[in-house]
Amino acid sequence: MSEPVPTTPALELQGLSKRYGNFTALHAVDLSIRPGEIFALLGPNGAGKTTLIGSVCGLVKKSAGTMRVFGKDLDQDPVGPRYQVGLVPQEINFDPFFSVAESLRIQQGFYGQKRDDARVDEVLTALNLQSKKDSLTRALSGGMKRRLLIAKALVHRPRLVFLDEPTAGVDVELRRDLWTYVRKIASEGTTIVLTTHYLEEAEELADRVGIINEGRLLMVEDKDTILRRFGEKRLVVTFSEKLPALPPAGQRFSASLSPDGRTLTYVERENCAPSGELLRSLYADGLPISEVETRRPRLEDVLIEILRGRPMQAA
Ligand SMILES: Nc1ncnc2c1ncn2[C@@H]1O[C@H](COP(=O)(O)OP(=O)(O)OP(=O)(O)O)[C@@H](O)[C@H]1O
Repeated sequence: MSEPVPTTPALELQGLSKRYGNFTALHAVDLSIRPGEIFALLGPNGAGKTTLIGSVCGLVKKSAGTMRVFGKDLDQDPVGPRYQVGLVPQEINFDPFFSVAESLRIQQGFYGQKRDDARVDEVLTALNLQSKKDSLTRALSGGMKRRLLIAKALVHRPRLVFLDEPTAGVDVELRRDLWTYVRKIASEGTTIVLTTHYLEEAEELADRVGIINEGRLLMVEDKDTILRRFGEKRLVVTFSEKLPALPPAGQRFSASLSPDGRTLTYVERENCAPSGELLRSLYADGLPISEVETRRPRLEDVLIEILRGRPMQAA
């Protein structure tokens, strides 16, 4: 069989650094984003996410390093490759005196494209804004403005899209619409880089996750791998009567009993016995079980652990 042909990364950063005066916001970041993937860049406030995105989009002047978009070095051609990029910024940035459709057509022109009303309609429909097509942008509600920001970032059919907290402060419906649309365009080959403080959003969408803190990229990993290796699955068993002590099965599995004797908790880490085995033993011992709850690993817990400095377990 022939070797797979190496694909050009959608985005490749090498040693990307940014200093604001004496403060270093990005410390020599190396990152490669695969074409067609949904990549979530996660980290606390001030970690450097917007600075990284701004550097690629030409809004922030990097201090050092190289950036390539689909193989093209942005130092050699700062304009051409950026036509392939779309950005949904955190802040609303459109002219309030244009209508929704006009502001999308202006965006097409800005990216050197011919007027394409069919594309404008397609994006407006996908983001549920069709009924506001002729409204002035200043007459939109906050959530609609956010929908328009997303439409603006996508109307020129970018191959690489940055979504910088796209659903901050928006309702559940838009969040769901956006997730559906993001999945659709990713399945058609668009590369997505997402930052979000809603870790549920990253959990839902991302193929891979990068964790950044204080300007340093701490980890890049497949989402499923990170959840499996880092996350904890928990079994919580509630008893209808108080237990005087941790039952023998609980002891064998190193579970813990709450001080009131009514709740047993088992943390199932990788390579530990499955929680189902413990549950079977508890039933077999005839314990008065009234409720059983399992909690799957969450990205939120993983992020907290990594930011606290817990090393990742070996595969
Ligand atoms: N123009 C600027 N001048 C000075 N410092 C800046 C400037 N822009 C950003 N910073 C600093 O750089 C650091 C990274 O900021 P950045 O906005 O990239 O973080 P972020 O990860 O996007 O945070 P958030 O999740 O809050 O949006 C912060 O400490 C911020 O105060």
